[in-house]
Amino acid sequence: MADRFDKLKVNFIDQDESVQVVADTIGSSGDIPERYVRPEIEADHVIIADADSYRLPVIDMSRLINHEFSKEETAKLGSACEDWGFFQLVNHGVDEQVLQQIKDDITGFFKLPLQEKMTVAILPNGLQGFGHHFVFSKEQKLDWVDLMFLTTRPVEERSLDFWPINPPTFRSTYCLLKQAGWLGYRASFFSSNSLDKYSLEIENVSAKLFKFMAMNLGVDEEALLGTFKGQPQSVRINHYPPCSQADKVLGLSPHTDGVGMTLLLQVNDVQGLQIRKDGKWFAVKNLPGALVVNVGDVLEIITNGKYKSIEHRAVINPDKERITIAAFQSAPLSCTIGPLQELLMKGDPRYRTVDGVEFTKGYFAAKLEGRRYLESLKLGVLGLLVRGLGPTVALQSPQSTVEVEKKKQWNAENLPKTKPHEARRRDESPPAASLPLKLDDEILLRLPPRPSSLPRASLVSSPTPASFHRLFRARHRNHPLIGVFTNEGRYGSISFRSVLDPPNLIPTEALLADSLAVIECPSGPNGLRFNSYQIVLARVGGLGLATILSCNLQMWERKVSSEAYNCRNLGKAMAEVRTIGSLPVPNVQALAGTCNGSDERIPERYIRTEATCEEVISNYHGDMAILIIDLSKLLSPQSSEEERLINHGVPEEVIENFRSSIVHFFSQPLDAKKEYSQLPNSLEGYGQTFVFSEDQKLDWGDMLYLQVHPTDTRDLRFWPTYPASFRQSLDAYSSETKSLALCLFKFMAKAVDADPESLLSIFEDQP
Ligand SMILES: O=C(O)CCC(=O)C(=O)O
Ligand SMILES: [Fe+2]
Repeated sequence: MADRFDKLKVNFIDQDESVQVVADTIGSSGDIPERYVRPEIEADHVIIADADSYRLPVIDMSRLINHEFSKEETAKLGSACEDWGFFQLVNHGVDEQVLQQIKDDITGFFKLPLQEKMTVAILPNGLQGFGHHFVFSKEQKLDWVDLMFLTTRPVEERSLDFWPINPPTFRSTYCLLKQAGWLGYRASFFSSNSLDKYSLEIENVSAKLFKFMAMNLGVDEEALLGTFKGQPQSVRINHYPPCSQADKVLGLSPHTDGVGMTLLLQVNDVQGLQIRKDGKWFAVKNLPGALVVNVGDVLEIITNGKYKSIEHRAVINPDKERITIAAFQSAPLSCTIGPLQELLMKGDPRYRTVDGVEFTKGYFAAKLEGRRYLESLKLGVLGLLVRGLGPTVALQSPQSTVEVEKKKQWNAENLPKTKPHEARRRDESPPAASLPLKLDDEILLRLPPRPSSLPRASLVSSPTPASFHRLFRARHRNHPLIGVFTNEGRYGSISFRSVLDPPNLIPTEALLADSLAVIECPSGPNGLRFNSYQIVLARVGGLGLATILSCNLQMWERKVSSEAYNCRNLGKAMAEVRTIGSLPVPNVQALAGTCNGSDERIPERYIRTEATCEEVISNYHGDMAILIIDLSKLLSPQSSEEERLINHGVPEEVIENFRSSIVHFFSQPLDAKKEYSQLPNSLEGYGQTFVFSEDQKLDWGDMLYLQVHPTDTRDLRFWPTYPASFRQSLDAYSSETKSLALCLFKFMAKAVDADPESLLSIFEDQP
């Protein structure tokens, strides 16, 4: 099943090297591989937590929940989140046995031979499992840590393939239950084990904290829990092997957590967490039995900056391994992340509002680089620097008129003169409300058409209008070739080989997932030629460009199937298609309710002047009748000139079941259907597909769009569970109609005198 991270397309490259193995190999020789050496840490001043002014606040859960002390402790909680963004939580109530079991299991897992740990290794471009995160290039400095990352809640989103089966108490299993009496061994029962139990305890603790935080903020008690609906949770289990030259390496680079709140359990009593306060690194002293809690980026945004998401990092001990479990309480990908309305009564929003998918993608793209992504979401003076394009320009939000004037002046002096209609287009379009920072197309156009432009371009990543693609082509003419695709990949898949040198060299794995959407023109048996700049555009432009490129994707898929590439990436390609998404539009059902048949109240976007002047013939007869084809006759050996199609062979019952499921689904109240709403940048779900621009005319219909084949590309989040028969009936209906379509393809090929299998080879395994 697709998990919540499928949509994120994080292009980590494989780092197969286990830090534990590196540590064992170098022993005390001190020959640390260059990639782990971090000269920057020597210069950092670290304060050790003895001075009173630097003692991390301690919050006592037993006081929070005790009427007598609750008010006082809640205020303390609030100050901790405002002043520090971190606190130690004592008396949190997590069961001692659960804590001990998870500690034992995790310690046991990291003691296993590497080979065994690798059975749950993170897959290429994946996130869950054992391995490393945030490795984007072969040159990048590496953290001294092996980690295991798992989605833990909601339970149905777990990918158990990545949950170690050793130690056996780690994951939930079915057990045989010996029953007394004549029944002997009875059916299995479900036993939840250490990680499951721990994750539930943490969910409970965080739910309580969110409530007290809401009280402290003066908003509805449920307001934060509402944003963190369903309390999605994942854990990153960090194993930091000792390093004889600990002061040369970093366990975890400085970062903020891109989540609501993190609860950190120190599995063994080795210190290593440091937080940045007042520009200095401050070492957090372990407090026995406490959980270290910190505010994440999402909570900072939701509280409009009142609570702080603070940079932190992990350092290494020279003699002892260190193990921690960070449990991340996140917001669902389907939610909107922005300052709480209730808080805005007291002031302007200080952050722009983004959806969960955009937020999480942006967080990963910013590569653990401190607060960079969070800062980019701030409204007001942002000072994004674009270098190498003439003078350094600090681009400001539209509110600042002085800066707008400065920008205009700079544009006038430095940018190519545009044609009047282009200038008009730009002037007319108001600044997007949710996008305070809109770089003019021209600036992006001036970037050299090289992959190394990417980092700069990604700084201003925002939906780019389709016209940009045209302008880009006009300016740069041919896209430079940056590499070829071959079928010699490590995983039996298509692999990319760069033909450029650094800094334009793009590592194979880093490119693969993105590139699926942008391949053009096959050439020769060995490879597909690949026009590079489209990748840059796809990354810069997002929605608009990905849309244009969808036809190329189809071309590629055809190529793949007809040349029988061993393509394990088809599923990924489909996931790519999903990112070619529609813009959100209101539900027509809701509009229909408010319009009451009165033309004036129908929004302009739905009014189609062309519809009224076209002639429509409603009575078919004679030549105009739609032909009826009888499949049973086509299939019979005597068949020949028949032109009727009935008796298609799809069982009545299958059709009826599906029909009735659909009727039931659509007859639900709008809110129930909205549970399955399309996510931004996605096609699937309840809503309208193929809406690519704000001014496009809209269809008067709500639809439910689902990917049904191949079955492993199904995203069940969008498959209704009401009526209960829905999923099963769609499954049955889709497999019947698929067989029917394949059968028709055969006859169609025959009808044009082609080999009957020729169309099948294109469509057989196709979506
Ligand atoms: O292990 C630690 O001390 C810090 C872990 C952490 O910050 C994280 O996993 O996000
Ligand atoms: Fe962290």
